[in-house]
Amino acid sequence: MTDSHAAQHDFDLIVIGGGAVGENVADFATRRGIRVALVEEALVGGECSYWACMPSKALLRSGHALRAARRVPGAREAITGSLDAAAVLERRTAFTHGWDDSSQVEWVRTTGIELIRGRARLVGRGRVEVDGRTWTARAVALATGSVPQLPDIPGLADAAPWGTREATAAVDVPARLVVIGGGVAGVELALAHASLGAQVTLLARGGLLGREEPFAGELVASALAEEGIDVRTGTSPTRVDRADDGIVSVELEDGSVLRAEELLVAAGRTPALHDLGLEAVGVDADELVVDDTMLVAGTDWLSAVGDASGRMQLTHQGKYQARAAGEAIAARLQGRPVHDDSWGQHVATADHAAVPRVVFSDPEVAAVGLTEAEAREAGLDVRTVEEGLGAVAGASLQADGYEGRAKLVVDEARGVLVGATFVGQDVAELVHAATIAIVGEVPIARLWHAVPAYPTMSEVWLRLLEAYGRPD
Ligand SMILES: Cc1cc2nc3c(=O)[nH]c(=O)nc-3n(C[C@H](O)[C@H](O)[C@H](O)COP(=O)(O)OP(=O)(O)OC[C@H]3O[C@@H](n4cnc5c(N)ncnc54)[C@H](O)[C@@H]3O)c2cc1C
Ligand SMILES: NC(=O)c1ccc[n+]([C@@H]2O[C@H](COP(=O)([O-])OP(=O)(O)OC[C@H]3O[C@@H](n4cnc5c(N)ncnc54)[C@H](O)[C@@H]3O)[C@@H](O)[C@H]2O)c1
Repeated sequence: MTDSHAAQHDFDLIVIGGGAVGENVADFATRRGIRVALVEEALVGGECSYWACMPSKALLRSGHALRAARRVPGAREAITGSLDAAAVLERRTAFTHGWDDSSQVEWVRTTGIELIRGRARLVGRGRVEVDGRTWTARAVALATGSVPQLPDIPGLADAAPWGTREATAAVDVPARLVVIGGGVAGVELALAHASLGAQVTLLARGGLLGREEPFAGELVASALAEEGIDVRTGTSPTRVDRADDGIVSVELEDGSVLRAEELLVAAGRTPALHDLGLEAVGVDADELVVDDTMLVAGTDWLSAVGDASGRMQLTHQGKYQARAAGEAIAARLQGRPVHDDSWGQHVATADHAAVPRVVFSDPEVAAVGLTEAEAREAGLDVRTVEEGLGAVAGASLQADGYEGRAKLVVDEARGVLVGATFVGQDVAELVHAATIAIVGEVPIARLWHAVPAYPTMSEVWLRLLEAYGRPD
């Protein structure tokens, strides 16, 4: 990146997209003393703050608390009513600050990052046009997020379906809701709306949560069914219509028809890379790939981070990439060495080995690294161990009749953990221990010395290690 000098440009770095990931690229680059502009066309804070992570978790939390109380005698008897949907929606709205980004804008201002409002487009190397004005920079980072996919189902596009934005920002709970998609968003939002009183049907063309260990989707499916959700796996809609009275009809492969006030599509997302002018800089939006410093292949000035990078679509992982990319961009611009060795300062190595994922359903699913199937597909010689969580003292105290399961995937050649999955109430906090074990490549023999406190749910680690056996 030696083409030009800082003074000839408006900025050193322009970050396109002011979601959680763009904010972090800008922040970490600014901390190194380079001049950064952040371009945002909508709300600073992006999808996660206003239409995804935060509102969906706020919608789910009250139902989790109520069910947890019902599972504990003494607390159960103190429950005098049902969930107050209006209060839950109000709490959700508080978490989105009423879809007002002034506090995030204030944060940008205090960091010294220049905020440019408007839609950005690349018009050449280091040239970014926003609403008719062209800004220049020595480097550009794309943090434009992702856009929802609409399955090609006859009638669907004309039936005004909800996307995840409408489901997380809902002002009323529909009486009946059909959800298309058995992935993370479909499962979480089906449960959220069912807890709030909707009669929900969840349609999944495979099983639920197909990217996780099979027992995760199975345990979640039976819990959702117990919660009154009509879970239909192995099915896809064949036609959708919305009648004049507003009711949506969803025809299934077997000819049956579901009717509902709303239909939510949660069928995956793709990187938001189109209409960005990538062709002007010789990059094919459909073929964009990044290296581990998040630099776009074939360029030395353009990075892509977060959902836009085409890697995983998770806020925490995008922010991790952003910390590395922000620092790497600054190092390049300042002529300092870029540490792009595995696990180095400027790379997102964990993307390949240790991505933590939590599905905030009830039971929760918390996993990191490879599933057994992924590990075998990668050619690893793995051994797995599985244990029920209900027999662990900490879990049995957490809830009467606690049901849950945990699994470790061990790479036998290296004697280290490569994957872990926990399913059960309140397991989300268990996964970070596994993340540390994977990233630190902690030998199984050493894990025997990591003593979980009694009586916590972490004692499941002990059960799993005992099942695996103590290496000689
Ligand atoms: C329902 C739902 C729930 C989720 N829950 C979780 C969760 O609990 N935990 C988790 O880790 N992840 C969750 N995710 C995923 C998470 O929301 C995304 O991974 C995260 O938002 C990606 O951040 P980002 O900054 O890359 O993109 P975004 O948050 O989408 O931000 C991109 C920003 O770029 C702006 N932009 C785009 N193009 C332009 C342009 N040309 N010019 C100017 N601005 C532009 C957009 O307006 C947007 O503000 C969830 C997703 C969904 C759909
Ligand atoms: N707790 C979290 O971290 C969280 C929560 C929600 C979303 N997210 C992220 O947001 C992204 C998007 O979530 P998502 O659930 O939409 O994506 P996903 O890829 O997890 O699931 C999409 C689901 O839709 C199904 N599908 C696709 N086309 C279909 C069709 N025609 N008919 C029926 N089913 C169809 C797929 O089989 C899959 O099960 C995910 O990558 C996820 O990482 C994360």
